[in-house]
Amino acid sequence: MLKKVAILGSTGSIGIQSLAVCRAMGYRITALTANRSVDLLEEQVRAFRPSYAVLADESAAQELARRLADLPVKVLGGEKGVCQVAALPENDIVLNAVVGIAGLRPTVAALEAGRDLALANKESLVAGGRLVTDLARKKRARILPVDSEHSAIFQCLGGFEGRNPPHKLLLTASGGPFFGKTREELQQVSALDALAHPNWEMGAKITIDSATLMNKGLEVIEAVRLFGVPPERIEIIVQRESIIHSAVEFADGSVIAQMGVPDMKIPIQYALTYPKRLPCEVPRLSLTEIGRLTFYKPDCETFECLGACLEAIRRDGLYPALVNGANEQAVKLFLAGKISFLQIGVLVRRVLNEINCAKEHYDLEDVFQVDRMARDFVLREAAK
Ligand SMILES: NC(=O)C1=CN([C@@H]2O[C@H](COP(=O)(O)OP(=O)(O)OC[C@H]3O[C@@H](n4cnc5c(N)ncnc54)[C@H](OP(=O)(O)O)[C@@H]3O)[C@@H](O)[C@H]2O)C=CC1
Ligand SMILES: CC(=O)[C@@H](O)[C@H](O)COP(=O)(O)O
Ligand SMILES: [Mn+2]
Repeated sequence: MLKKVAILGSTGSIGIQSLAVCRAMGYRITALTANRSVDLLEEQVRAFRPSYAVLADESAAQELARRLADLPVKVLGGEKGVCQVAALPENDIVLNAVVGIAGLRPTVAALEAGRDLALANKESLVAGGRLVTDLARKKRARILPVDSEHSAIFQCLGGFEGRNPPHKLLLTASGGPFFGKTREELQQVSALDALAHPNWEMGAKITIDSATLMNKGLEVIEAVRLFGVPPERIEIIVQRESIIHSAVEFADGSVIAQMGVPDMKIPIQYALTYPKRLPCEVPRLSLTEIGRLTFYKPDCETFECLGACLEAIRRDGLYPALVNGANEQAVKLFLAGKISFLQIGVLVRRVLNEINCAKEHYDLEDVFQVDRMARDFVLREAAK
């Protein structure tokens, strides 16, 4: 079937690769969205001819509308516009590749409308927690993981049809550009150093998260939500080459791993074509060329963000939203040259130690309130 796909965050790293996959599959694009990348979104609209184009930034949306006046495309603005196109009844699937908690309302909008969701935006699942998974269940909408590790686990489990529950998840990590470094050595690292990921080309925010190991912490939380496995049965394994994308251990001790070249087109395509596997435009994996795969334990003490995320998911509830919000703000400050690399971890750890957000029953507005509290905390502390 030639699917109809909405791509949220189409101007980013995942968004651009998703469009390439959709073109190769011959899928129709219903809507494209971004924040304020007017030039690239205009180019994408002219190439893919969606019915809707949205910019979250209202004034950028006005500029886009002016530029696209010659085309039969509806141009919308604001977060409302993004949510509106996420919920279109004609969407067979919505691919959410927005970065950060800005993806949460669109995730909710797509699921509320009963649309299947190919989810790259891990922050919406981390911060929204059970609100997101419960909604998907209630609306019978499926969440198809795009994040490479979660796609790997999903594949090892046999997709939604898998018969055997996992005994344990083996979540792999590259270790990032600073693998093996001491805190002393990390004191002077720059944003440029942190942006040099050894294996993956990605947007700036997730690349910094990989360098701090926050990304792995977010991914543990994402795995708990997607696969219902408690955090103590998720082992993080540093797999330096990013060839094994993750693995599952079953009751009999058998371990099934998913491998491939580190190219996001594979998990993006699998989320869109599931349960089919179709040819994909990526280089083939040659294990003999790679020669050897290396494995290590992660260093949760040097990389404080990871320890903080594990603590947050053990506490559960709104704590994952708290560390996520603190991290988003801290990464912004680091990229702007306002705080050091190590301060990201210090602030994420401190927000957890100093803000109590224990609450058994919570709703979406509580999540956004905790997110704001975390950001304010980081801004206040960084300004001291
Ligand atoms: N890149 C990767 O390989 C992987 C990414 N992911 C996850 O996928 C998501 C996207 O990552 P990535 O593609 O790297 O990110 P990018 O920064 O490259 O792209 C982000 C996209 O989101 C849009 N956006 C930013 N802010 C807002 C906002 N406030 N409202 C609406 N749209 C917004 C951007 O628009 P604009 O261009 O206008 O700023 C852009 O289209 C993240 O959650 C990341 O963790 C997961 C696994 C791998
Ligand atoms: C491609 C992908 O899924 C990223 O999340 C990747 O895993 C980042 O690499 P790290 O393992 O270094 O966090
Ligand atoms: Mn990942």
